[in-house]
Amino acid sequence: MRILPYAPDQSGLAYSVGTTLDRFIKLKQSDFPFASGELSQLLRDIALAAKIVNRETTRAGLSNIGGAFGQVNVQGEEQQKLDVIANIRFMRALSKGGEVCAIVSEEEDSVIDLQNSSGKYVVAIDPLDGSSNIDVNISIGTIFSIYRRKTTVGSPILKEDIMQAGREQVAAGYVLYGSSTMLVYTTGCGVNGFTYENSLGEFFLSHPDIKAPETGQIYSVNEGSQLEWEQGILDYVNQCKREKFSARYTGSLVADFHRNLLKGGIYLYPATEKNPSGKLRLLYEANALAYIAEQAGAKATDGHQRILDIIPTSLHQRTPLFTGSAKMVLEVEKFLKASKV
Ligand SMILES: O=P(O)(O)OC[C@H]1O[C@](O)(COP(=O)(O)O)[C@@H](O)[C@@H]1O
Ligand SMILES: [Mg+2]
Ligand SMILES: [Mg+2]
Repeated sequence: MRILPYAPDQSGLAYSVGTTLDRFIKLKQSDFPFASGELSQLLRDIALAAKIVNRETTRAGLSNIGGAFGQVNVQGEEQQKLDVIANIRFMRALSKGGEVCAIVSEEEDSVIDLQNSSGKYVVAIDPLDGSSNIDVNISIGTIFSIYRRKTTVGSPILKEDIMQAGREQVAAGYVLYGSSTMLVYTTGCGVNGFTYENSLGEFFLSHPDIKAPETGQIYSVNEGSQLEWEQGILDYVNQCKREKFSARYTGSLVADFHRNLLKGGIYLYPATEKNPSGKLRLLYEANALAYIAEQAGAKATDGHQRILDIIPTSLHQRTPLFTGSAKMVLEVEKFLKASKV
């Protein structure tokens, strides 16, 4: 019999690259002395649904799940088949798991009350982000926010359980279905990224303790709406050009956010005439990414205030979003302020 000495790697982390998501969740749970395992199980449920959606995305071109579904969602956007499939898959995993009492989804007009008398958590989810890229094989994603309900478990779901500010999140994350599939999340103790190993069907820790560079040379904005931007945004983007920054915009928020989180950069979706409050949705897009950004040392604002401090007033409300490297976000705020003087 050969004995292998237990040799944790030199990183000093209790877990090293290659640790499975399951094991990582278990290890991290010990960070929370009063943890009961429910949040851990909820994260596992989300990872399971992500694996199923990953399978669907990788074969979208081969099967008839590409293309439009033929219905319009509450946002007035044409739903893609994969929007609907991803929504069903996450709804099922979240309702079957038993930890969730209510769900807010981009693809559902109203709150889904799961009538689950023991569910502690509320989940807000964008089941498929970057829908316009589904049929053209560009990276797409899923975005999720998790809150603890405010009212007593078992009692009726009230507005205060749903309309919580982003700073109340207990966990948030995204899945990126790209050249590789990744799950990146935080529970308030840093940000970690896991890469999916198809043949083993497991997520493995690949990006421990992600820290965003303080600044960068990449800006991500849809320049097609430039004529509708306010002066401050125009001035900021022109400065990026003067400094010869690279323009990188995929049309998938998760993909642009992820690149900029790792490489340094900024994603901008300002208010425009077409979207006077911006395009991105506060509850299931901006809040989750803002929590991750801040946990990685980056920032997220609507141009004037921290996204995480915005008190929601409606389920599908939109917000301008500027998120990425801290110094770049502060710069945008400075330009917006200066343009108002
Ligand atoms: O086409 P536009 O106006 O640039 O908008 C692109 C943005 O809209 C989104 O597609 C909105 O998300 P959904 O695809 O989930 O609706 C973002 O992923 C992306 O950054
Ligand atoms: Mg989206
Ligand atoms: Mg979506």
